[in-house]
Amino acid sequence: MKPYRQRRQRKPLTLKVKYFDKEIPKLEKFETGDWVDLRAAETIEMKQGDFKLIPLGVGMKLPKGYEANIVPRSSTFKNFGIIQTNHYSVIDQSYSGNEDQWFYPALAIRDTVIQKGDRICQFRINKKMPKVEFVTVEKLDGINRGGLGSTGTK
Ligand SMILES: O=c1ccn([C@H]2C[C@H](O)[C@@H](COP(=O)(O)OP(=O)(O)OP(=O)(O)O)O2)c(=O)[nH]1
Repeated sequence: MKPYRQRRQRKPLTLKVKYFDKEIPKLEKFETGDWVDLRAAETIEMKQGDFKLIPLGVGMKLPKGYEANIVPRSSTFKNFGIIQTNHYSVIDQSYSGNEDQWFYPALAIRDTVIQKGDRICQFRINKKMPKVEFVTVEKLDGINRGGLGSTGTK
């Protein structure tokens, strides 16, 4: 019998990646669970208050039943002065056409320059929400919580 560690190893999920730019480094072949950094595929100059969809140079066919989610790196605001305007990106499984490049929606809080190849955000895949059914009811039978902040701050 195989040692325990080997028995537990599962076949990795396959993510098909199209690179829209030849100069951007390719993703590592295998990732073992950490969020994966993504890079700006263009040099972007922004003035304070500018909004820009920054191309990330990749498009992917995700495994069936999965979506991808993008958030900033912790250092992104410190390094570049940009905020992700949708806060948490949802990349649908259907976003997999040949021109469906991922982008990062950014608002500049100060004048800034992001160089092509800079790692500005990170992504992971997540299981899609299961199929749900909405049923209209007259009453909810939980206990009222008493409004936002009702548990105090300490
Ligand atoms: O930060 C993001 C958010 C979305 N997308 C892509 C993938 C996603 O599947 C598609 C549509 O995103 P979403 O459904 O959030 O946009 P929408 O404003 O609801 O537009 P749509 O009518 O295209 O659904 O855009 C990105 O590349 N980056």
